[in-house]
Amino acid sequence: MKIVMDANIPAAQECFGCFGEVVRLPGREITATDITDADALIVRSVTPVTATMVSGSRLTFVGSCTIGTDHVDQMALTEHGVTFASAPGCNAEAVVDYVLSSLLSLAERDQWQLSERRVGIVGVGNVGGRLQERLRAMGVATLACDPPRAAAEGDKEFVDLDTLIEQCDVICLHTPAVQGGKYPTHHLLDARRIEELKPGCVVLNAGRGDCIDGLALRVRLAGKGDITAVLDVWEHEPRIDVGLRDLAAIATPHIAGYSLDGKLRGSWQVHAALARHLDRSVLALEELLPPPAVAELNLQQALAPEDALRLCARAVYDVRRDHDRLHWYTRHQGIEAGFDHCRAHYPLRREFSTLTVGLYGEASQLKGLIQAAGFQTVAE
Ligand SMILES: NC(=O)C1=CN([C@@H]2O[C@H](COP(=O)(O)OP(=O)(O)OC[C@H]3O[C@@H](n4cnc5c(N)ncnc54)[C@H](O)[C@@H]3O)[C@@H](O)[C@H]2O)C=CC1
Ligand SMILES: O=C(O)C(=O)[C@H](O)COP(=O)(O)O
Repeated sequence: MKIVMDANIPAAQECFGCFGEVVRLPGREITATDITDADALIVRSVTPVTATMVSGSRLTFVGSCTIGTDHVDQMALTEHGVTFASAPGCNAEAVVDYVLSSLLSLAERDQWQLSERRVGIVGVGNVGGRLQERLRAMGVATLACDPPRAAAEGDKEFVDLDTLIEQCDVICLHTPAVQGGKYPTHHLLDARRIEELKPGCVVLNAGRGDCIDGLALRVRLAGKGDITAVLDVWEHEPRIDVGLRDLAAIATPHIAGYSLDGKLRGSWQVHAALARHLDRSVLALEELLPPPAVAELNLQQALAPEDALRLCARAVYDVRRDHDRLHWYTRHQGIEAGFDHCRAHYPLRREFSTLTVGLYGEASQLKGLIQAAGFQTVAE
């Protein structure tokens, strides 16, 4: 069989070479012509899979090694009898690491404590749900907004978006791109809501770019300048708004989920789905994951709890490097090429859970907090 794939999918040969011939192409450039004689198409979020593409092909399987599926016309796939699989939750832990790394960095820069802030989470699925779990375990107050879940499960655990905006100091968006329907997410934070954000508020978007009205956000940041933005996703990627890039305290090129662990899990989940589709055996995920370069960190002295957290977080992942890379590459290579360069040549990054923190002496009292943030611990 012939399998056409996005060249940015790791472990392509290990996960898909066992099924047939693998042809790797730049994701943004895959067209209908490239797949006319393909049996399977494996993409990431940058390849729109449309009815036109599918109708002229002999595809029987389409996979997306991502959580988001807004780039795939699933109705068209069903109509043409094509099996579809995505990778739900594959990089959810990486996105939570991104959020914690960002908030801990801003707290240090602006001299506040995460434990004293209330964090509002919009979209409480795989990503938002795990973020809420980790924050709660760390003792951070949270509020959750998820109207589809509230409708299905009752609204006891949820508030509406306007209440969340009124009551939270940090607002994290983890919503999918949904156009129309009962719960659309296009410009969920529109000009009115952006105007209503409390002074001092941090707004973080690691869902999809068009969940925020970027122009209205730029106006608030450039005008009153009394809020802080962390943006991983953007309207019109890779042609992002340079003004917004410069005003965001942390600006990154849609890499919140780019841990090696998350990407390999994505490849593996789609490998497993294709294996089932072809009635073949499934590889063990453990065979794909290498041991981490930094596996251990020992703490002995008494440290302020959030200083200890920052130390552990930065031993694994420091979001400020991604911010610097985006600025450097978009300045030197142009916006679109620079944005995509950072993504295609992303440094190897592991998840918090790959670090074992040894806690000795006075540091042993930090065990609960360090564990809650997602690290492994050993203590005296
Ligand atoms: N920046 C990045 O690198 C990444 C971004 N993502 C994005 O994050 C999104 C969320 O990921 P998961 O949590 O895994 O998806 P999920 O499908 O598990 O959860 C999404 C949640 O959003 C809720 N939701 C839908 N419409 C809503 C609305 N109008 N208001 C509030 N909540 C709403 C749903 O009910 C659901 O609980 C993905 O769809 C993807 O677009 C995912 C992974 C990496
Ligand atoms: O999983 C998702 O959904 C994401 O947003 C991806 O992590 C983004 O990665 P690409 O598919 O854009 O490489």
